[in-house]
Amino acid sequence: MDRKSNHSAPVLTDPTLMSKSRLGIHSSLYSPPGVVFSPGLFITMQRKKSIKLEDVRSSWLDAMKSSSPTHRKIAKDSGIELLSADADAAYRNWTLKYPSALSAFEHITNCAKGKRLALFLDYDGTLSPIVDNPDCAFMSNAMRAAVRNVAKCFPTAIISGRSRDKVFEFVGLTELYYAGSHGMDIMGPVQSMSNDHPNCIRSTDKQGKEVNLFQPASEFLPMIDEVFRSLVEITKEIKGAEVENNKFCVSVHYRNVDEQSWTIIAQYVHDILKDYPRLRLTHGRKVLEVRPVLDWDKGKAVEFLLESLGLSNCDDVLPIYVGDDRTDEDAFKVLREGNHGYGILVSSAPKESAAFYSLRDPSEMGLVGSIVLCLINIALAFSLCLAGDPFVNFELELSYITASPLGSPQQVIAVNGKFPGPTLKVTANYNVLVNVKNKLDENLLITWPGVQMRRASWQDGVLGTNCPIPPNSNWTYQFQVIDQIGSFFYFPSLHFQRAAGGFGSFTISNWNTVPVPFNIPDGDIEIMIGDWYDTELVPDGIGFETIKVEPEGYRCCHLAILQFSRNSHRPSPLIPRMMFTTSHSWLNLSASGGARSNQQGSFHYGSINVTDTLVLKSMPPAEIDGKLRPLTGPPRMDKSAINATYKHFIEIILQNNDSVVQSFHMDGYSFFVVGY
Ligand SMILES: O=P(O)(O)OC[C@H]1O[C@H](O[C@H]2O[C@H](CO)[C@@H](O)[C@H](O)[C@H]2O)[C@H](O)[C@@H](O)[C@@H]1O
Repeated sequence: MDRKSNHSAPVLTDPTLMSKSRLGIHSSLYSPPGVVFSPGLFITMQRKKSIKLEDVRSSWLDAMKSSSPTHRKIAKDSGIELLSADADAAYRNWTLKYPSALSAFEHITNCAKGKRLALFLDYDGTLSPIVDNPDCAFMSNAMRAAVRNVAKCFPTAIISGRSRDKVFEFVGLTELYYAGSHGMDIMGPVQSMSNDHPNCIRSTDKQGKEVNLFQPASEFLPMIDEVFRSLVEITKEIKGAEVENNKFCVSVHYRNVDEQSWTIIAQYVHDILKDYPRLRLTHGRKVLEVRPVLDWDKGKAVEFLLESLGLSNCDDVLPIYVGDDRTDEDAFKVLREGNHGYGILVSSAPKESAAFYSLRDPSEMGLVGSIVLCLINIALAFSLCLAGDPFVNFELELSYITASPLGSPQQVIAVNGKFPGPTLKVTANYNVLVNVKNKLDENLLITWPGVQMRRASWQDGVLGTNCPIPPNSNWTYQFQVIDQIGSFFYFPSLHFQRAAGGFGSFTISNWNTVPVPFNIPDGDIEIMIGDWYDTELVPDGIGFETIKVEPEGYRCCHLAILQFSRNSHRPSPLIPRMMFTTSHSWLNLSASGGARSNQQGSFHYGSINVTDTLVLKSMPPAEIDGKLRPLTGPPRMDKSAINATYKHFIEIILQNNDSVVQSFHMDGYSFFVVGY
């Protein structure tokens, strides 16, 4: 491969020196830096000023430094990036311009209605967290499952700077399309259009399926190999430097190089590139990327794939691109300028972007991170688009704050910094996604009493069906509130957390189109009534509010003490008390499995025919096989399933024979209390 040594600044090469005959590819693909393309792909030169070598080097160094923001602290041991308070405020401000794709999800879902989605994903920093060793950038199983699920719903492609083979090795999903080397190596579906495309050949994938292979830079292979070897050689003495061969481009990593040596790296890469005017340099996350001077990038790859999939120029197609890097901006631009689809920028720090939405770095939220959640949303949104039931997304963060429910300050559990927590308002049949972040110092589960967890009873947020959410982790509950109009609430089900807060209202309204048998109320006022515990009496002189419960009406305030009108006494000392007695019985109706507005059905209490009486006894735990196990009677072999007949009434007696307070939980579906 010929090398030119008469150019001091390879990034400013005159494209007229290059010709199709020398590289064997269509001249419209050449795009030397400093050169802009008209919409018709004709090259127009910007020859405004001559740029000095020093300027080029120093701009490289600036770019290298800016790819490693200094305002973030890295918790070395955990690998988690912590945002300082200022940076956090700046980030929140930035999300006004680039809203979180999770909070804007309803909007995205509405735009997706009636459209066909096409999803494009970057790999490093998007599907896998950024790690020191590029060979260890593995994606989590949760991420893989999420990607597999979206790929089942609609065409999904990964477009990466890595070699296509390497990305496939990491991802291992045959359901996807892969584009490596920043889109210069695309394995896509066989389409008549692609057959006609220059640099496109028919091939077979690893499963023997016929595919189209598009490699517009194939002529550069020997040159890239040569440069790769030179770069390996020249950087071998620099501790931490790593050169990665990405087939049609080369990455020079300086993440593990002492910052003092970054200038040397820049100098070495510069020295090599000056002999290769047909190669250019772009910047990634602590990586210098050497690639052919072609007008081909991730944006072009998106357009190519849409075309190959028969999805280009269609009003009913909504492409979504998720990426974190500067090279992903080309794809964001294509979507923005084409005025269709959305770019979602993954970033923990504010930066200018052509994306519409943002998502926080996957490394911040651990294994099941924001990207996984976003992909789950997208997959569900697709079923939603088919089924017509909207999605609604909530973020709940539970943490401790100091509040004075009874006048004196004490630690309470807040939800999103508020006590009581925010009201979750949804409409019947909505698919509800609630991402719960546990910022407490103990395990957490959130339960939704009274809400039927249709086909999702294990999401009920109680021990036994749900694993607890460990501190500093999150879990996303997903359930559909089918035909359940009413006022509900959520609370933490573990230990005595519910006595310290962490609760809020959950209201399910009817669809506007579905009539309710009463006048439309002027508004909703949520009143949560419960016991509260304080070690002291309510001291004299503290300002507590009283709600008079009288037929004529009530008044409401944020936090209040309830006092019945015929009771003139001051509120008594409040002690912890569960809504539970040691023997508690009720009649239980299994209502229709289908959706009905009056799920209890109608019945006459006196004529209820109780078919079964069950006594559930809790006993002190007994030692079985060396372990303490909770019991519901003397240790014996028994079956744990309760048999009940559809639409029958059963009586359940709950008995607590333990020395500690217990609560019983009837999980799930169509159980209705009809008396107690
Ligand atoms: O387009 P992408 O899929 O985002 O690939 C861009 C580059 O990603 C990789 O480097 C980045 O991730 C590494 C592993 O986390 C990290 O160590 C490095 O600092 C990042 O720049 C990949 O190794 C490069 O070849 C890609 O060009």
